[in-house]
Amino acid sequence: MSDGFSFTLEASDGPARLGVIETPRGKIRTPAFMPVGTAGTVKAMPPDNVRATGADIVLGNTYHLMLRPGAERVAALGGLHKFMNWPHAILTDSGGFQVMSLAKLRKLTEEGVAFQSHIDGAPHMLTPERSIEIQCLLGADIQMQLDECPAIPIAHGAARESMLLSVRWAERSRRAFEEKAAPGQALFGIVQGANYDDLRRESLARLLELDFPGYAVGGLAVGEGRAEMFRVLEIVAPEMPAGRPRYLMGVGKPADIVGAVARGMDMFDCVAPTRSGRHGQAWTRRGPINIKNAAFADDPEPLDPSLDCPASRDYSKAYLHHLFRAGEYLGPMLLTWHNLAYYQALMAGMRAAIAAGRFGAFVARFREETGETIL
Ligand SMILES: CNc1nc2cc(C(=O)NN)ccc2[nH]1
Repeated sequence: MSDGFSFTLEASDGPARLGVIETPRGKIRTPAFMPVGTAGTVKAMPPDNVRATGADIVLGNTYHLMLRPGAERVAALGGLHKFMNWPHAILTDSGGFQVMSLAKLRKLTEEGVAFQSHIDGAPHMLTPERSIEIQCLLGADIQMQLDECPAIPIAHGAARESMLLSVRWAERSRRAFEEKAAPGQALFGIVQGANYDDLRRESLARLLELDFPGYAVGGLAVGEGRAEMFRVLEIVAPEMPAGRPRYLMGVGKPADIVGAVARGMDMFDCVAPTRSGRHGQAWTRRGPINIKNAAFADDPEPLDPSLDCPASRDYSKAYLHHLFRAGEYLGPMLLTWHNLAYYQALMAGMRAAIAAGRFGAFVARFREETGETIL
């Protein structure tokens, strides 16, 4: 137990792992799915409902929160947990990925990334040190180093330069974290290297020398496709320390997560359940459906009565279809709620299967029910 943050590997079933992360703000059961709470809210969800779906931890985006309402303002108001009324664990990303995908006029140098806010054009500079300062002002229990997540395809030489920059930023992030962090907070390193096996191995080896309490695999789910993502995981995961949590950033759809758990990953975050829910997509045991489809106009059945979630159990598909056709706010709210409950039930099912040594049977049933082949 290192001052309030610890990880315990409880069981394995092949590469799949069952574990618990202890933080000062509670336990995180792994494999874990982290709902994305971008601007200090899991969109359309009151935090008590997020908790009731089974979430132990949510993700906050540093890029969004630093621009609005501002990290210093959140700190002055008691920190992000108090601000968003979420007393459980929070992981914040470094902001790097979103600066590159959302900000205007970005200039990347050894120092960091200079950019203009996509909201009001104001100039900002994100360095490893400033990112840690922001994450500490927010009060995040798990923080991420600033890194560069290169777009693919990328040549080997450029990918190595990018990966080495991220390693240098890992060192700077770690030093800043040691100065600023509170007891019990943890900083994770991020493995980069695009889809080059040698660069992925070199990135991990260099990060292991810095000895982080957890390691993320970044730079995936950026268009490489599921098979290539799994191939990179098969290279990297077996070389990651068994006694530290492994976080696959930005992943994913249910089949991505099941396949990544089967390859040794522990933590996940993705906007899929919340964003797709707002647009009418509901994830079910038999795969996704779009509730706006006319086929559901007269369907009296709920989305999934076996889920202990009002949105999944207490409303007919016909009613949900009507809400979306009528543009009613309740539609996106209920589908978001259901999707998060489905995702948490998927995670709970995998945890139970690994505990019982039945993960292979879980995967086989998931394939059968959803028709997903590549896992
Ligand atoms: C949706 N795909 C996706 N890939 C991601 C990669 C990163 C990353 O490498 N951060 N350092 C972060 C978020 C991501 N989301």
